[in-house]
Amino acid sequence: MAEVLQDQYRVLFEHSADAMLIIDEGRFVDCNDATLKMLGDMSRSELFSTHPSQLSPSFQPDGVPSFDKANEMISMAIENGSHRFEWVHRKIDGTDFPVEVLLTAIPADDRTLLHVVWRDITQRKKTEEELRLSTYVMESTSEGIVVTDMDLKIIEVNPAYCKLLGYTRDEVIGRNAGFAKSGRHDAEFYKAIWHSIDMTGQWQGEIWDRKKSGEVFPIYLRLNVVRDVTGQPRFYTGLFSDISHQKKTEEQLEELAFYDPLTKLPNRTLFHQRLRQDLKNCRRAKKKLALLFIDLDRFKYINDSLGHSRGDLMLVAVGGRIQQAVRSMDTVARMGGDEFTVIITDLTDEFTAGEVAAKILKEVIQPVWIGEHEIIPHMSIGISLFPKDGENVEDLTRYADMAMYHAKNEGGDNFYFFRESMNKESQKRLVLENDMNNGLCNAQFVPYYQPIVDLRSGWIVGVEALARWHHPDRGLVMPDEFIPLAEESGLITTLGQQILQQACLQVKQWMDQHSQELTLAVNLSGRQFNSKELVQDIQGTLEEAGFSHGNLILEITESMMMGHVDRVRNQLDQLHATGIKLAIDDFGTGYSSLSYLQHFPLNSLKIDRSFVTHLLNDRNKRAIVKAIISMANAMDLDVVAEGVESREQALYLKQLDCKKVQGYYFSKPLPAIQFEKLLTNENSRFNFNCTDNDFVDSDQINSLFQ
Ligand SMILES: Nc1nc2c(ncn2[C@@H]2O[C@H](COP(=O)(O)O[C@H]3[C@@H](O)[C@H](n4cnc5c(=O)[nH]c(N)nc54)O[C@@H]3COP(=O)(O)O)[C@@H](O)[C@H]2O)c(=O)[nH]1
Repeated sequence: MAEVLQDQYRVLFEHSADAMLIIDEGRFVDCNDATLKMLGDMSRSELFSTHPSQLSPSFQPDGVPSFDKANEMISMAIENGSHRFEWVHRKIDGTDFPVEVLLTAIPADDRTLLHVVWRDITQRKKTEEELRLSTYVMESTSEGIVVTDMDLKIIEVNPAYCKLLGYTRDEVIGRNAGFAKSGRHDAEFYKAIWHSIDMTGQWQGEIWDRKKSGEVFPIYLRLNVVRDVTGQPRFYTGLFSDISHQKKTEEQLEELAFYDPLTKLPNRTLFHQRLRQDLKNCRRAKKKLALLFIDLDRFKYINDSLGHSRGDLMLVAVGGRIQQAVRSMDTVARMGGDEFTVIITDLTDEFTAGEVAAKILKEVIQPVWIGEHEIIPHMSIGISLFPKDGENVEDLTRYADMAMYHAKNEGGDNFYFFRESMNKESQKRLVLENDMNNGLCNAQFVPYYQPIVDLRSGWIVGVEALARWHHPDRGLVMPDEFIPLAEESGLITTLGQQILQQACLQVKQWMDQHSQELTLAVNLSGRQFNSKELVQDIQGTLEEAGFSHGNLILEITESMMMGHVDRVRNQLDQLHATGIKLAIDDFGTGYSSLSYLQHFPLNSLKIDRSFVTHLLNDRNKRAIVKAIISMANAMDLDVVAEGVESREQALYLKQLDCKKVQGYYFSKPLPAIQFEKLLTNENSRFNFNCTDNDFVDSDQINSLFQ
């Protein structure tokens, strides 16, 4: 019986999946096949001649030498009967592997045998490591993780999930995963998610959830089905990333790309997109649409006189008012500068577009406080209609712009619908510009000369050169027709230069031939005045013509003096330093005061024609002229009154101590040949040696208009 049992134990020993060995007095004396296999197919004899400590690396993972630790383990087994512990062994090929060791002490005669069982725990260790790693990832990741069963009951969450939603782990375990829905998505949205999960086992996308605090926030969610080894779905996992920050950045980028940073209105890009889309919709629904092109009148003046930051405030106020005047579904955009557009969709008839434009005008043309200034904005509106005027973005915008120009030319503060004739007007402008270019290349622009007369002596003491265009087909073209376009197109610089060159040569010749001192006044345009090359160009021209700097008077308008005071002063200082004289033209029509102008190196001012025209019949105008002359005299500024058309006006101006005059009474602007005759004719000395009777009595004047 004992033999049978012994055989059975032998069989168990031999066939055990775990390695089994017997150690007798520190040496292996028996082992099963599993042991040899575990050690890398070692032979029995090899094993028996090896000390147990030699089957291990020199040190165990806790840093203790394997030999010392093995003895310690054995002592503990002998002491306690058995001892279980983990060990690292080494195969004959040198690779280490972890085992769980069970040492059992078997007393035999005078000594103790040790029964050793090694269980390879490589896989267990790996699993433990993986588990430890995934727990670490789950605990430390900043992405929220939720695991649910197949009924969507939450069975695990990580700390990031709790932090994200503001709940504790206990508050969410066991709840349905949909408990944090924001209410922002409809049933269709969730249906699409579940359809994707059913079909592909996953879904990912942006979704809005609700925190415990009630705050709704955007997340990027990745949902996955987790299957068991048989392929059966067992869990759902959800990975949550808070994308609030990213959303904000996206919004900011969108804002930058599509919105005007100043007025917060859609910009040109978004306007084009919206108009394109609105046209598509209108085409499909067979509806009408109106496009309003709005431009502020005289905005440049506000910008220049009050500064850009105040100009900006004005644009913001105007943008807000336009928006208030239209429906929320209509697009109000800022195209840049002082230009705005409005798209009116769902238009029933043209009349409505006119009504909207009138409403905008009414809303906008109201006083607005810009800092300490109360200003009334002015604007012109052009309207184009779809499908009547055009079918695409480009045509409609161009036509509304043309209509706006028309409104502006008609005095502003009004609106005009586009008409085909405007298109023709604009083509005419293009032809004119082209013609002007040719004219400049072919010396068709010449100065005409108008005398400036000294009221005390009656002599011509100066001359103003005024541009005229000898057009080969149209004959004589006046400046009002070409100067604005020359300004707009930039041709004014060449034109101004040509007029100055010709006038300098001509006036110098007159002075030389007739030994007569004359000043030459020429107009400077805003564009010329702002040119960096101005001083250099003018000096070059004067030197070429041998014209004395002191005899040249550059006429600039008040509006050119506004704005960047430092830049203006610098330009004027440079001109002044060369000896050139500077005059303010059309004085009284702008908003500057003499006290403002005294900060600049000016020599004279020309009282605008509008004051002189009404000098004798308008008490207010008269008072203004009087004040200008006496203040200018006090400031040692030369005064020229322009637009004198009658002897009475001239006499009255003389009485007011105005020294110089210019006007049709003396002569209209003349071509050089005719002016020369005027200059050399003895009879052309104007006699203002008035008798007492000639003087105009203020009572007399008052009676003229009573
Ligand atoms: N930048 C440049 N601007 C120029 C140049 N040449 C002219 N201009 C500008 O065009 C404006 C109109 O000029 P014009 O038609 O020549 O008119 C001048 C005179 O003819 C007119 N005037 C003079 N006296 C009288 C008068 O008694 N009655 C009356 N009805 N008109 C009169 O006034 C104009 C002179 O204006 P000003 O320059 O303000 O002295 C002209 O105003 C310029 O702005 C050029 O070369 N460059």
